[in-house]
Amino acid sequence: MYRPIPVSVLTGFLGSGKTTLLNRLLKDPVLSDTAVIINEFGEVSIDHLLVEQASEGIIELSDGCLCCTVRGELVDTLADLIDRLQTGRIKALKRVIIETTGLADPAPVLQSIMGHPVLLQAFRLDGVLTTVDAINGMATLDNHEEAVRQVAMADRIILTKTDLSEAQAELDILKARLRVLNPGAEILYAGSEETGYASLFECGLYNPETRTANVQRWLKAEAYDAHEHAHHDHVCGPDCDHDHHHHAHHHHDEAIRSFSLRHDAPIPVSTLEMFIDLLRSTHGEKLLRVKGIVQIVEDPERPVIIHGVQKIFHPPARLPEWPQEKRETLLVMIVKDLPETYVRELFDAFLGRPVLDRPDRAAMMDNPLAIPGFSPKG
Ligand SMILES: Nc1nc2c(ncn2[C@@H]2O[C@H](COP(=O)(O)OP(=O)(O)OP(=O)(O)O)[C@@H](O)[C@H]2O)c(=O)[nH]1
Repeated sequence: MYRPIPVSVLTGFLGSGKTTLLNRLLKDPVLSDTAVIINEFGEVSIDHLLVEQASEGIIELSDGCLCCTVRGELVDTLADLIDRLQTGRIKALKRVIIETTGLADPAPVLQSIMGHPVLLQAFRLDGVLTTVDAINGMATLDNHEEAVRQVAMADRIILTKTDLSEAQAELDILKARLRVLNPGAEILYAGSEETGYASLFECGLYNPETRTANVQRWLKAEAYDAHEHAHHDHVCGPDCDHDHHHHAHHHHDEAIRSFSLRHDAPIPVSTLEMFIDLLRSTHGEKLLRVKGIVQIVEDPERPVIIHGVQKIFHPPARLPEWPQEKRETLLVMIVKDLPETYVRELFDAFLGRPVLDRPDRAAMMDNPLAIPGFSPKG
């Protein structure tokens, strides 16, 4: 059976160690038959692995990987890769890694795959890997919104240059800050033996070996729950005297919120669609990452998987059965400039769960003051 090729997106701020990590990873034979797409201006710096420069910007690495540098559209490059595979011009690929530029917003890269019907047949999104520099990470997050977004969208955060950082306390503060920005992403150390294939790849929903979905690992909902209680605590703690200027410089972080939504009864498909469509159409840009598993009324035995980045949502997929005993709808969201209460109240309203002092869905839909049959627009 044909299986979509997993795609990992490697992002991280300028100089944060993406290429160094990639170089190390590509030495692992497990990663042979990988195509690396460098979405980059300037030179490709994985030079010591290069053996041959093939045509049209595709470079063959010594260990059988392919590498190409994208200067145009990523979608075209991926489509070209499919074409080369199908026409036998390149051998079968096991994996694609896209390394973004340090200043890139990962959202459009994810959307190139999720929102493209043809690419979706050939590729599946595995995960977003974000490198964070242990020495400069704090200042980078203070000063660059792109870096904050890269962390907020990650499935795995890889701390680099920890070998240069002597102060464990500083590292702990950085980790705490990353945890607040993204409670679900595992934090790993670039230099560690454990930060290899097994910890960085296959972080998507499906386990290709067992052909099962690991929803728990993918959603990490309990991390969001624990985090909700601690959300407003300043990550440095009350006695912190570090010289990174405290609250004033965490303003990029302040805009980011992460939380989970739960519901223990099946939801009609139309309600789910309306909720997602409304969020998407009114606040799409603010949805950095939305993942979820939903029990629907029409087919409660087969949960629906939701995965969205901003306005683009992956076409909803059905799992053949519930991966866990508890059949519960669970959505996790990382949003920017969107109040959590707004999303919660909207969800409650769509589900018909009345909230104190708020209009429930019935009140929104059947306004007692409305004149039947009368529409203000005529
Ligand atoms: N000591 C140490 N140096 C590192 C580590 N990771 C990266 N570096 C160094 O940091 C510099 C930048 O690393 P790169 O891997 O080029 O970073 P990058 O994110 O690919 O950089 P851009 O492509 O410019 O965004 C290089 O000089 C690396 O040798 C690390 O874990 N430890």
